[in-house]
Amino acid sequence: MSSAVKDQEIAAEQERVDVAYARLEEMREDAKNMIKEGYRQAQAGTKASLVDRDAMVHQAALRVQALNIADDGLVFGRLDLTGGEARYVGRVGVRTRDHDSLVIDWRAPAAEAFYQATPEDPREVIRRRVLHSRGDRVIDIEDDLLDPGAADGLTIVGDGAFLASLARTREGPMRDIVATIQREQDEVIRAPADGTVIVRGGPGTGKTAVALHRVAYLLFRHRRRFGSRGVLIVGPNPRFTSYIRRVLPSLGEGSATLRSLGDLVEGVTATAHDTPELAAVKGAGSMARVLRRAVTDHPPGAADSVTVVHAGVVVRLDRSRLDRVRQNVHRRSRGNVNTARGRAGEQLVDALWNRFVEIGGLSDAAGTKRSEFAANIRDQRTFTDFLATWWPVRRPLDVLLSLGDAQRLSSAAGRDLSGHQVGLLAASWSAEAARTYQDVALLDEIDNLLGAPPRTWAGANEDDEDPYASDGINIFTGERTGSGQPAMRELTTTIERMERARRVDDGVEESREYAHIVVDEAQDLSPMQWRMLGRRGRQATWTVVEDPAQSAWEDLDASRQAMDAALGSRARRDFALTTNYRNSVEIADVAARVLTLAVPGAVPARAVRASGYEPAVTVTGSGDLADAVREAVTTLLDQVEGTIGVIVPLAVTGPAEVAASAVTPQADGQIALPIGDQLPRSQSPAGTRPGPPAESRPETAAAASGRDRRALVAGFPDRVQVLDVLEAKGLEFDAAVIVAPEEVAVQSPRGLRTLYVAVSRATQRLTVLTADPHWRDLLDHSPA
Ligand SMILES: Nc1ncnc2c1ncn2[C@@H]1O[C@H](COP(=O)(O)OP(=O)(O)OP(=O)(O)O)[C@@H](O)[C@H]1O
Repeated sequence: MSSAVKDQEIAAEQERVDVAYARLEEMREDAKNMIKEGYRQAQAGTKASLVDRDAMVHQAALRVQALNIADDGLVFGRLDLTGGEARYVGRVGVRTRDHDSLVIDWRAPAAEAFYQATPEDPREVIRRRVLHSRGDRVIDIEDDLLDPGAADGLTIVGDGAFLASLARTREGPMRDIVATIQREQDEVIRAPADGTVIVRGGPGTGKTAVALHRVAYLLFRHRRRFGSRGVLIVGPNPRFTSYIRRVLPSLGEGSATLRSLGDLVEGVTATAHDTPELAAVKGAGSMARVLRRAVTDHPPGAADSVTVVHAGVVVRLDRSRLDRVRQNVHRRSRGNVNTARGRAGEQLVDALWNRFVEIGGLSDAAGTKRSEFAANIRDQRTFTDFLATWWPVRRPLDVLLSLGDAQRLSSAAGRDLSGHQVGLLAASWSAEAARTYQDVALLDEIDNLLGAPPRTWAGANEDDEDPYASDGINIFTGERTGSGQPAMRELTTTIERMERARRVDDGVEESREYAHIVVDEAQDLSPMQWRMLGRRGRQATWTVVEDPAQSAWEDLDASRQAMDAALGSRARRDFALTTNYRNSVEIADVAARVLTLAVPGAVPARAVRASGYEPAVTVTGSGDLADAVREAVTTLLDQVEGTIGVIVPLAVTGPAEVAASAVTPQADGQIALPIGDQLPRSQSPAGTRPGPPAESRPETAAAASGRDRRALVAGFPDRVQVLDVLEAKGLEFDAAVIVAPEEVAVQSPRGLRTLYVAVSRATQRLTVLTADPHWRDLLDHSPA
C-alpha cells in the first residue's frame, strides 16, 4: 500500500479525533463550572448545602481528573461493523451535547468486541483499527481484517496491529495496554464481579497488567459497590508497587489502595527479607498457634504470685492457680486478649475470694461479704500493680520482641517448632534487628489476637490522632504518639479501630476491610501472609494472579490451603494466560532453559516477538566481576534507550554451616545467609554442585555485590538500577544483566525458580555474567 493512502487514512482519522478532543474540552469546562457552582452554593451557608457542595465538588473533581487522563491518546480504536457503523473506542466515553456517542469507554459493553473479535468469531466486526497517537496527534494506524468477505470499500492498513505495537519502542517501564488487550486477557478483565478470579501464566503474560485493568473495569462498572468499600492491590515489594502505581492513573483510577506485603500493616514497614529457611518457619500456618500461646502465656515481667491481705488474713495465689485463672479468662473471652483485661481483673478477685474462703478466712473475718472483700482488694496497691503486669495492655511489637527470649519462645512453641527453629527465630527478633516481610504478617496476627485495648490514651489533638495509640504509645512501633498530652478516649471494637485506621494516603482512602482484593505474585505468599490478607477481605471478592513456577515458597501446598481459607467459598473462575508479551523470543528461550531445570516438564509461555538479538552469556573470573558488570552496562547503554536492571544474588555472607546465632541482620538490613552446598543434586545443573567447596571459595559474587551494590553502577545514569533477585519480582527492564546465576541457583531450595524470575525480566537485551562455564553451556545456545 502506498504511503499516500495511509496518510489519507490517518488524516481522516485525525478529523474524527479532533472532534472528540473538542468535545472533551467542553466536558472539562462543564466539570470545572460545576466545581465553581459548588463553592458558590457553599456561600449560602446552610448545613444541607455544605453536604451538597461537597458531593458535587467531589464528583466534579473526579470527572476533571478522568478527563485529564484521557488527554493523552483519547481515541485508540475503531471498529467497522457489518451494519455500516463505525464505532470509536477510547479511554473515556465522549458524547455530543445531544448524547450521540463519539467515543465509547473501553470498559463499556459496546467496546467488548474491540478486544474479543477474532477472524474465527468476528462478532460483526469487519475491520478493527488501532490508532497510535502522541498526545492528540494520530501518528499511525494498524488494521486487522476480521471478515474479509464483508470488507468491500474498506482500506486495510498494516499487517496486524498487535505485533506492530509490541515492536514499537517502549515508553517507560510499564504502560497500560488498553489498546492491545488480547482476547484471553479481556476475558479475565471482564469476568463477572461476583466471584473470585484466579489467573495463572508464565512471566510476561500480562498477569499484572490484566489485574490492574480488571480493577479499572470493576470500578467503572460497579463504582458504587467497589468504590465505597475500596479495592486493595497487594504486590510483593515497594519497588513493585511504585512500578504499578504509574499504570493505574493512566487507566483513570486513583481510588484503589496499593500496598506491598511489607507495609500492609499500619505503623510497620518491613525493610528486610528473611533467609529462605527463616521465611519458611515464620510463614508456616503453625506460627498462628505459637503466637496464640505467646499472647495467652504469663507475660514477661509479671510476678509468679500475688498476695493480698483482708481483715488480717493473708491470701496468696501461686503461679499454678494464676495460670488456671488466666486459662479460664481466655476460654471465656475467646481471644481478644486486651479486651479481656476487665474480666481478668474480676476473675482474679474471684480466685482470691475462693482462696480466702478455702483457707478459712471467712471464719477469722466473720461477717465479711464478698462485695466488701472485692472492694478492699481492688483498692490495694499490691493488687493493682500486680494486675498491671499480669494482664497488661499488650502491643504486637512487644509480644513479638518478647519471643526474642528463646526460653519464652520455647514455651510458646509447643510441638510446633524444633529447638533449631526456636534458636533461629529468637535470634531474628532482637530489638535491633530489622523487621522483615514475614514479621509484618506475624504482627498482624498478634494484633488480631490481642484485639483493641479497653481504654486508650491518644494525642489530645484530633488531627494527629493515632488509631493504634494506647497509653500515648503506638502499639506497633512503641513510639510516643500525638502531642503526648493524654486525652481519654474509648476504643471498643476492632471495627471501630479499623474505621479509625482509615486515612488518606497519596490521595487514596484506605481501610482495613475491602470489597475487592487483588493479589499479585500470589505464588510467594506464605500461609501467615494469606491469613493477614484474609482478614482484610472477609466479605471481598478477589483477583489472584500467580505463576507457581516463579514461586520461592517451598511448601506450596500449605500456601494453597491458606489461600483457600482466605478466599472463602465464593465461586471461582480459573484462567490461564499463554502468550509472553514481554520477552523477545531469544530471551524467552534462555528463560525456558532455566524453567526446564526449575520445574521439569513445565510448558513455557509462547513469546511472540523476535528481536534478532541473542542474549550474551559471558564467563568471568569472580575477581573481575565488577569490571564485567560495568562493561556489560556500558555496552547496553548504547544498545537500549530505556531501563537497564542489574540483577544480583541476595546479599549474603558467611560460611555454608551457620549456627542460629550467625544468622544476623547486617547494617543495611540484609540478612547473613548460609550459602553453598544446600542445592540438592537433582537441582544442580549438569548434576554437579557448582563452584568449589565453601571453605575455599573466594568472596562470592553475592557477598561482593551485596556490599558494593551502589558502587557496581556508580556513575551510570538513573536508568541503570541494581537490585537483588527478590526485588526484581514482577519488574521489567529493557535490558537486564544477570550476575552470578550459579549463586542465585543455590541460595535457597527454590533458587532455580528465583533465577527463572531474574532471566525473564528483560524485553530487548539480556546479558548473563557467570563464573561457571557449566552455566554458559547451559544458557547459551546462540549460533557460534
Ligand atoms: N496485550 C498486551 N499488549 C501489549 N503489551 C502487553 C500486553 N499484555 C502484556 N503486555 C506487556 O507485557 C509486559 C509484561 O506484562 P506483566 O508485567 O503484566 O506480566 P506478568 O505476567 O505479570 O509477568 P511476571 O510474572 O513476570 O510478573 C508488560 O510490559 C505489559 O505491558
